[in-house]
Amino acid sequence: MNASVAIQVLPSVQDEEEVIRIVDEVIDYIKSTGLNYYVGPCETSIEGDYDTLMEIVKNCQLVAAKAGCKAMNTYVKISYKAEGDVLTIDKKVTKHHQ
Ligand SMILES: Cc1ncc(C[n+]2csc(CCO)c2C)c(N)n1
Repeated sequence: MNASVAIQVLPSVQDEEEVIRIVDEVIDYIKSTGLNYYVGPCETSIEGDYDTLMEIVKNCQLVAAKAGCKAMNTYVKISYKAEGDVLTIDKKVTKHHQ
């Protein structure tokens, strides 16, 4: 696992329910990739191979657009390790769960 990303899609729409609907579509897409992911209140984290993750990041905008979102801003954070593995999502968050 040489990379993980955190992706926050912010649809440029007024209605909160519409934001939720579009983000749900993006999360459903992320789920469909079969990679391990973690949904948080502000962003979704995914872990996997770097090239695969970059493709997924690219597709998230296309999925939102297909769901009817004409404009959005997306913020992406990347953890990458050239040799060896990045810390897993599990190792980073599980011990903090209440
Ligand atoms: C990719 C991505 N994942 C999570 C959020 C945060 N978020 C915004 S609305 C909502 C509820 C969806 O049912 C969640 C979890 C985001 N903005 N973009």
